[in-house]
Amino acid sequence: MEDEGSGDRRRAAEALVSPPPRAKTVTIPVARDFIIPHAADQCRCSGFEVAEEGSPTGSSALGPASAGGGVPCEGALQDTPDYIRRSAARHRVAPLELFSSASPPPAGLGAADAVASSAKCHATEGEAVGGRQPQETRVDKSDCWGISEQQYGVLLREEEECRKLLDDLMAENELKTRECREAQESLRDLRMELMRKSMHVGSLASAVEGQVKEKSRLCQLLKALGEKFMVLKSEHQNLRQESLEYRKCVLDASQMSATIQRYVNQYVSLECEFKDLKEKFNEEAKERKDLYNKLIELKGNIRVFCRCRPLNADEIAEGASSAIDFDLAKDGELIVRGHVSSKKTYKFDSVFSPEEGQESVFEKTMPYAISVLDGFNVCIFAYGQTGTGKTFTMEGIEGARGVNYRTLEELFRIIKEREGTFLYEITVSVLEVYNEQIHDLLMTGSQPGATTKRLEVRQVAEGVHHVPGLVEARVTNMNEAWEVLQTGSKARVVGSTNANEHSSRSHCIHCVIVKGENLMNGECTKSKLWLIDLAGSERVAKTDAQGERLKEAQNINKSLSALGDVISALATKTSHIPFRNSKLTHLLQDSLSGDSKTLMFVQISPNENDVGETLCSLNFASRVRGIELGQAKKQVDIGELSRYKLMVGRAKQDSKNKDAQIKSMEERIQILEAKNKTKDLLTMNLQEKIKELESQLLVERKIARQHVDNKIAQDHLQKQHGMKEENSYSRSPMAERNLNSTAEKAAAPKDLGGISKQMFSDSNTDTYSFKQLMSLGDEKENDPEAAVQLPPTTKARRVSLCNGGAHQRPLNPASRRTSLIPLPRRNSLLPMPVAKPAAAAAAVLPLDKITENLSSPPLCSPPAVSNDKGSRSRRINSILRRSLQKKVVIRPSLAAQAGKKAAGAAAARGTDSARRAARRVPVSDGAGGQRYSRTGTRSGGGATSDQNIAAPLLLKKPVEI
Ligand SMILES: Nc1ncnc2c1ncn2[C@@H]1O[C@H](COP(=O)(O)OP(=O)(O)OP(=O)(O)O)[C@@H](O)[C@H]1O
Repeated sequence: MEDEGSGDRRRAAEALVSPPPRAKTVTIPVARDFIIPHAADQCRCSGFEVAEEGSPTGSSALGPASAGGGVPCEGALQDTPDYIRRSAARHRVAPLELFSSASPPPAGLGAADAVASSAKCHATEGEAVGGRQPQETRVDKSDCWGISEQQYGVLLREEEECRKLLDDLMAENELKTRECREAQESLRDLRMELMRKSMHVGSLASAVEGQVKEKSRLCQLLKALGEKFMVLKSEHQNLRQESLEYRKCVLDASQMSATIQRYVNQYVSLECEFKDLKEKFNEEAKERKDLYNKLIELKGNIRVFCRCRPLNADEIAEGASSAIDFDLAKDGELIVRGHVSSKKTYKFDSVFSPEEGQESVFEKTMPYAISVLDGFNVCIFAYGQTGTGKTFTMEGIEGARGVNYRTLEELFRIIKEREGTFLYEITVSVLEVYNEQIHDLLMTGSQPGATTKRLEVRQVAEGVHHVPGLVEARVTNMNEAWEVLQTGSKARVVGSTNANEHSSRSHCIHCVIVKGENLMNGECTKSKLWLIDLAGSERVAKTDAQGERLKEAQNINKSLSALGDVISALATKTSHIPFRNSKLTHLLQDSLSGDSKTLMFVQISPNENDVGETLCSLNFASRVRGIELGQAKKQVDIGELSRYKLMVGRAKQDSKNKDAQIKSMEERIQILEAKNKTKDLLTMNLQEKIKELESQLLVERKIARQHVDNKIAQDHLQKQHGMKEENSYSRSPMAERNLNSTAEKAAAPKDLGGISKQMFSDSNTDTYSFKQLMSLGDEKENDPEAAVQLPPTTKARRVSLCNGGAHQRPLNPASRRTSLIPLPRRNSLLPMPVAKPAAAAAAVLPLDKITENLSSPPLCSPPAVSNDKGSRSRRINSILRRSLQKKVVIRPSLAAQAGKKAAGAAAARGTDSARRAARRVPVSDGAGGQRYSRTGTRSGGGATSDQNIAAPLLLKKPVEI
């Protein structure tokens, strides 16, 4: 609609600017019923000029529509419903506009008013047309007059035509007016309707407006929701993304957890491994430490423990810091931060930080206590600058006892533990070295600082120094021991210095002597335990000591420097060690020169202001640690040792004497044994000889019998021919005997045994020794006459030997010499070529049978011998005697065998003495067998059965053999 309006206005403006090709004047009758303003507007807009000239028809001149190019107004008027529709449509489109711009004519306003307003309007338009007309005329006049005239004619025709047209139009106008009226009415209705509709539309519009508002609100809401949705969507998207990521993360996490689990497992296994390794390491470290300790022990080094005290309240108040670095230090190491950012590291056997208490210090000191009870000398001393805690370490304080107390406690604990296997005796001495003088602190009446009896160090034995006159208090339990130590400590000289309120002004020495006896093996030991709290070294200028304190400090420093000299000499292994330069070193000589286990506590201060003194102490301690004393020795108690030595000496002497006796006896035994051996040999020879002789005798007997038979035969023949040679034969007394008598056969050996027994066992009777017999035999053998010189008793016995005393016939040389058996020659002892069975048979023949046989002459004797009858009988007698003698000789050999048997039995028993006793059996004098053994055992009581058997067989005078 607006476009349409603006198009109309544009066309109207064009019509004004560009004049029509020719001027046209239209006269419209004035008389008109009414003018429809819209229609007029329409006409004007369409480029038609309406000229009201007051004509009744009210005709108006309208330009051709074609000329203006617009829609002819005429058509528009004719198409009223279309116009109304358009108008209605316009109103419908903008009903509110309609109401505002085209307000309905007020009620009561008639058609006349409408016409009037219309006329007014036309008048305005006329003026406008009139205004342009003179301008057009001026153009016509000046330019083309001729043309105007032609045009005028044309115009007149046109006027004519227009009049006609106007008439038509008037008629039509009337018609239209009617229609207009009708249309007005309908328009009114329509207006009413429109109004209603408008109202309805208004309500609808307000409703719509509400709806629109609602809609816009909803739209906004929707938009907001949309935005929210978008936000949520994006959030959702994000969350989804996140969830995906989380899922991925969860996956990763599970993977990671698996990895972690794996790592955890690995960690656990590694931890186990680590634990094992740690344990192994600890074991190795322990072993290494033990080995190191053993090495040190073997070397006999002085062990050094370093202890640092904590900063005291004053030092903390002054803001002093620690110069010792314990954090970086390894086990047994100590780092001192110097003044100039330099660090110095020291190594000791143990280092105790300020936090470590008395227990941990003693834990490492304890093995020394056990060493004392094992019989080793032990020396524990504390060294260091004044106020660094020497007394604290050694003595301690109430509630934190030091090494002294704990060591004694441990000693008594172990003593109790070893009760039954060891016996201990403990004595305690307390002394001090004050101003180079030794004082006994247990001396009655000794007060701190009071002058007591001066003591000196004396060497009592090689490597043993002692202080004679020192009180040694015997203690049996810890309470007593502690009481004694306390008594001594109380008597010690203590003074106040700038460095320490209770500074020790003397070297305090506790000496614990432990005498031990091993009840199992009787070993006795006497060991010493020195517990020494040295006085502290101090810089006199620093402590500002004066008077007595200065003197004390000088003496302390002097003795400590003497100790330093000794340490240096020991470290450099100098031949001369200046132990005697001070009382302290003199006292410590035993502990510092070997035979002892020595432990030194070097006490230091953590204060950075004391770093100079600390370094001095540490350097000193390092030198001490390097000293090798050699392995400590067990201290065997000398008193007991000498007693034992004496006993051993006596025992040795006794055993020497006994050995000498034994030796001499053994020599005698050896001699006797040698003699026995020779006798045995002789006996064997004789036995062999007897055998030979017996066999020879048998042969000779046979020969003799044969000879006798021959003789008998000869006698018989000679009887017949005259007994010429009857007296030439004399029968041997022995031949008279009945050789076949069995009773005699049996009695003969018995008698022989009885005789021999009687002969050798009867100590009161005068008997012949074997030698005599032998010599006799020999004599008789060599000198048959000697037999005559034998005493009658001997003869009688000899006879009894031959015939058992049954036939005692006086022996005379003649009868002997008339024996049929010839005496054997010397060489006849050699084995004879006789038949062995015969010889064997002869060997078993009894002695009486031999004599019997002797009566018969040998059957085939050698002619040289057999012819000499007297010598033959002598020979037989001699053989018989020797045979008897041999029998006798056999007895001692039997006794010797019995002795040997006893020796064998003794050897089997494995006892030397018994063997000796057994060996001595044959050599005893036979008088009851009294001297058989060295242990004094007599055969009568405790001798063995062999000895008992052998004893009666012994010769009374074996030595004479
Ligand atoms: N490890 C420690 N822990 C706690 N306090 C300590 C320790 N060491 C020493 N002290 C304290 O330091 C002070 C000095 O110690 P102590 O008297 O033992 O020194 P000292 O070396 O014996 O001195 P001096 O040589 O002058 O006799 C004491 O009060 C003691 O209690």
